[in-house]
Amino acid sequence: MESEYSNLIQWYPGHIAKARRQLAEQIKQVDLVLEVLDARIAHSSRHDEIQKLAGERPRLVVLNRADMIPQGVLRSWLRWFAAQGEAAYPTNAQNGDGVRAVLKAAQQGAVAVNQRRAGRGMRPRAVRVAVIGFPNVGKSALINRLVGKRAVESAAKPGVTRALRWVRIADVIDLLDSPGILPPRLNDQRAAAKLAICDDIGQAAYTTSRVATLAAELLTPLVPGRLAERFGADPLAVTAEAWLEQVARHKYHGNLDRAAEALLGDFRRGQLGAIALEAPPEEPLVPQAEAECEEG
Ligand SMILES: Nc1nc2c(ncn2[C@@H]2O[C@H](COP(=O)(O)OP(=O)(O)OP(=O)(O)O)[C@@H](O)[C@H]2O)c(=O)[nH]1
Repeated sequence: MESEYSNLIQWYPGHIAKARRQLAEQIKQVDLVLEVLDARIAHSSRHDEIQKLAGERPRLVVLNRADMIPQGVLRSWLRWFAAQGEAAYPTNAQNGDGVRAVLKAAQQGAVAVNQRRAGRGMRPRAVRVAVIGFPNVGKSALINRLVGKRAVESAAKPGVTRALRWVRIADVIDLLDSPGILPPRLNDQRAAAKLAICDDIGQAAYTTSRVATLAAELLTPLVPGRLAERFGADPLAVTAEAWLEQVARHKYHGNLDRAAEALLGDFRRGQLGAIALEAPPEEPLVPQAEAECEEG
C-alpha cells in the first residue's frame, strides 16, 4: 500500500520556503492561533510542526467543512479532540454555521491573554489572532464570517491570499485579515495524497489519475453504490485502477484524465454525499454517507 504513495506529490521548493517565511512572520505577531482543519481529513490537514510553529501561543482548532462529513463522524472527532484536552469547533465557513462559537472562544482567549498581561503589570490591549491552515481549507471564508462582511477575498482556487492587515472584531480582538498558509508536510506522502484528493494541497505537482485512483480506493468501501450509480461501473468488482479505466472507457472516450477529474470534482464539490476520509484513531469509518444520501 505504501508504495502507491511514493513520489506521488512533488512541491515547488520556492513555494515551501515562501509559505514557511510568511507563516513564521504572521505567527510571531499574534497572541492566539485559530488552526483550521478540513473535517474530511481532520488528521491529514493537521501539521505535525504546528506545536513548534505556534510555540506558547494558545490554539483553537476549527473543524471546517463540517457540513461535508457525516454527523456521526463529526461527533467522533469532537469527542476525540475533547479527550486530547483540545478545544475543537465545527464550522461551515461558507454559510456561517458554528462561527459564533469560534468568536466566543476567541473572546475568552483574549480575556485570558489580558489576565496574563495584567499579572506581569502590563496594560490590557486588543488581542491579536491569526487564522492558519493548509491551502483551500476555508480560512478566508472563516475570516470573512468572523469579520461579518466580505473583508478578504475568498475563492475556490488554492493560494489566493497575500499581504498583512488587521481587522478589529468584537472590540477585544485584532484579526489578521490574511490567513497563514501552512507549508507542506514533506515527510508524509499518504497525508499529502489526501490533501490532494480534497484540493487542499496548494502549489504541488501530481498526476491527477494517480490521485484519483487513490480517491477511488478510499471511497469504494464508503460509497460503492454512489460510485456505481454516478460512473456506471461497479467499484467493488475490480481494482481501483481498473475501475477508473473502465469509467474512462465507458464515459469519457477512453480519456483517463477526464475520468480522474470527474471523480475528484464530484468528491470535492460534495456531490457524492457527506464523506469523511478519516475518523479518529481506533474508530473505523463506516459507509454511512450512502444512507445520508439516500435519505436526502
Ligand atoms: N461546503 C463548504 N465549503 C466551504 C467551507 N469553507 C469554505 N468553503 C469553500 O471552499 C472554497 C475555499 O475557501 P477559502 O476560504 O478561499 O479557502 P482558504 O483556506 O482561504 O484558501 P487559500 O487562500 O487558498 O489558502 C471557497 O469556495 C469556499 O466557499 C465550508 O465549511 N463548507
